[in-house]
Amino acid sequence: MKKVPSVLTIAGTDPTGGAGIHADLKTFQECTAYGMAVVTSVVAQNTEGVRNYVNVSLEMLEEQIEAVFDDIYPDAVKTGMIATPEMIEKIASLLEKEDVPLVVDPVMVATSGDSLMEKETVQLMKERLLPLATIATPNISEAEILIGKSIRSLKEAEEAAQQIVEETKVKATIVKGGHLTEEATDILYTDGKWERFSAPRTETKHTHGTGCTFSAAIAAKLARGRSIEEAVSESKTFITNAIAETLAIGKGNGPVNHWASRLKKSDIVVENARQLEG
Ligand SMILES: Nc1ncnc2c1ncn2[C@@H]1O[C@H](COP(=O)(O)OP(=O)(O)O)[C@@H](O)[C@H]1O
Ligand SMILES: Cc1ncc(COP(=O)(O)O)c(N)n1
Repeated sequence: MKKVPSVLTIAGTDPTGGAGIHADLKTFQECTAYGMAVVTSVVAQNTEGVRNYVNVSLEMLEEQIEAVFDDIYPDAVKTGMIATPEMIEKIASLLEKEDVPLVVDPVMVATSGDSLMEKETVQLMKERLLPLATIATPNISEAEILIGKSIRSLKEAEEAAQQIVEETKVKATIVKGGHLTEEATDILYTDGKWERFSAPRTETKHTHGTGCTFSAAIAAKLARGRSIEEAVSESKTFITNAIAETLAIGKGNGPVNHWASRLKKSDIVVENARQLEG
């Protein structure tokens, strides 16, 4: 019998369903992978912002992760919101015993600007979690915090991606270009070379959960056996469609449309603008 690819997210919640484990599970489903979820923090948030959160205990975090691995061994794992250094240490100590592709989305601040991580967590993420990971997916402000420098151009974003790989030993890093250019351009660095992934930018305020969705798609694609470059390229198309085909719901920054790729199969061609040899 053919094995079903399964993928696990270890992340926080969003009761309005646009970000966190909810966005991840919707994305896994759309990418035809069996989705599983371990909750790190229960977050009271909506499209307007984060109101409060509580972290699950370290014991409960461990028991959830063990319950998954003892039963359905995932083909890929992604991490999202991890609020404290102790939670990073617990997750790293469990995942370092496993052999599984790992996507680390270094969630620090929500789209609304609210912080989802204690300051001291960053250092431990660099020291303990990123060395175990296949790919890190910081946006510009997360990359700036990881390297301790500001990023004002695509060239600097390239340098940042390389620095994160070299400093932390993560296999690959994609720095999401944010608003550096007219197009939505992301920079991947792996195996000593850069690759740019560009797609048309949609003018919209409805970008709640874009980072969660993009990293979840990469994890699902890795679970399905894609290479890092293939996973990123296909996920870029997925997120571009999900943002373009807006749902326009919620009073604030609304969620993306996770089923958009079903409607728009290959309407949008993601252009690999160029490849730089390192
Ligand atoms: N308005 C937009 N239109 C098209 N693509 C976008 C838009 N905003 C973000 N993206 C893309 O969505 C993905 C996830 O981005 P996100 O994590 O929100 O980072 P950023 O802070 O760079 O927007 C990236 O591939 C990014 O380039
Ligand atoms: C639980 C949780 N995790 C992550 C985000 C960030 O969301 P975004 O993808 O918009 O950066 C969020 N708002 N809530």
